[in-house]
Amino acid sequence: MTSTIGTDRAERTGMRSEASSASLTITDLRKDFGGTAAVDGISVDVPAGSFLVLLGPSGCGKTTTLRMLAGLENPTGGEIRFGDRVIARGDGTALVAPAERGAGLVFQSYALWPHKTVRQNIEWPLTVARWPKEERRSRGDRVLSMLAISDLADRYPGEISGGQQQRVAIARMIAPQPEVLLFDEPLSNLDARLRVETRGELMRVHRSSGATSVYVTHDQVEAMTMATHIALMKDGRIEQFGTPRELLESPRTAFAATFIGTPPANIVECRVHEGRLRAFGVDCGAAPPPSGGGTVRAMYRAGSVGIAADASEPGCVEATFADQVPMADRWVIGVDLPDGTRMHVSRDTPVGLLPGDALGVRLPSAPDAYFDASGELLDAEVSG
Ligand SMILES: Nc1ncnc2c1ncn2[C@@H]1O[C@H](COP(=O)(O)OP(=O)(O)OP(=O)(O)O)[C@@H](O)[C@H]1O
Repeated sequence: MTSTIGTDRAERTGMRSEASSASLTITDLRKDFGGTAAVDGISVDVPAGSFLVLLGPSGCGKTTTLRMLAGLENPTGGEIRFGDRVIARGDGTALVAPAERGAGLVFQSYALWPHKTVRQNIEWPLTVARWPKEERRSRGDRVLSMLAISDLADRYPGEISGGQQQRVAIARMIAPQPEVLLFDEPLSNLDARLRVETRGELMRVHRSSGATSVYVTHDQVEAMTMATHIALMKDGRIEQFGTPRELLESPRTAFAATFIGTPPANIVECRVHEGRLRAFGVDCGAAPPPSGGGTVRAMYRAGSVGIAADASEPGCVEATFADQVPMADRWVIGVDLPDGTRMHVSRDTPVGLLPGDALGVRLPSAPDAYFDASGELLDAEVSG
């Protein structure tokens, strides 16, 4: 009886049983606000069950993209598909209402009903969808237990902590068994420890629900730890799309290289002179072809760069010590180059210097990668 009702409802609303989910295909999606493109033609295709992170700096179009998936904004161009269902088209030939999409959304503000208990909040979307009382109750029990908040069921939102409120918001989102879970910076109001804990919980929810998740954040650590796929965005476009590992190991642009990684890679602007790269009076290796002139951006990973106590050592760039941070069993040393660029150097031991002290930065005989003046990867072989 229950499963028949569930199946009927699933067919009507696009909701599903706990085990199924939909792939997500976004094709040339656009959103203009008053002639300005907030989202400027993005395309992404991920299989069912993926955890897609939309990552990028403030204003790059992440939230607008998520709002189009949720149905809170209509696209001005392109298409969105959940599985083989067209959810929205920019030309207006298809537009599925938000409640019919089979998508659940969690914002950074939890927006719980203050006058309803935790259980009533969680069961609310099921009441709206006219689930029978008994089914609502058993689904409520199930998600309360999934999020480990069963003992809070009879409390009001004002009687529980911020982290617990966030779990209630997540429980409420997954209660109607959406095929697609949409998260807009859901952890940004939590303190550092709770963020890590709730991150783990979110991953468990994602896996056990089997849904496809889309998660917006500007925090690359969050993206690297949670994503199966990352769409790194900048100025309304996708700068690079791939697995966390691909973005980390093979950045396609200088922006990607400096946005991803702990610490991220360093970029040094080099002049091309007689087939060689030079920066701050130091030779930085052979210039990649075509090496007629102009500038090349050389990428150095933090572990590729060394530090010399004597700033005047031949081949060293004179720099200024800024700070040092322990990271796992290494130290990340921050140094400022003569043009003010902050560089990160990773090494086994800390340095005995004070901020503002002089030191030398020893670059390897060749960079780890090159980018052209506009930041695009030069696929030339790196040589010293
Ligand atoms: N309703 C709106 N009307 C006009 N412009 C808007 C509207 N919503 C967003 N924008 C603009 O679109 C661009 C993208 O905004 P969006 O909120 O999608 O960025 P974001 O990457 O999510 O940023 P953040 O991380 O700060 O939330 C911004 O320049 C923003 O000012």
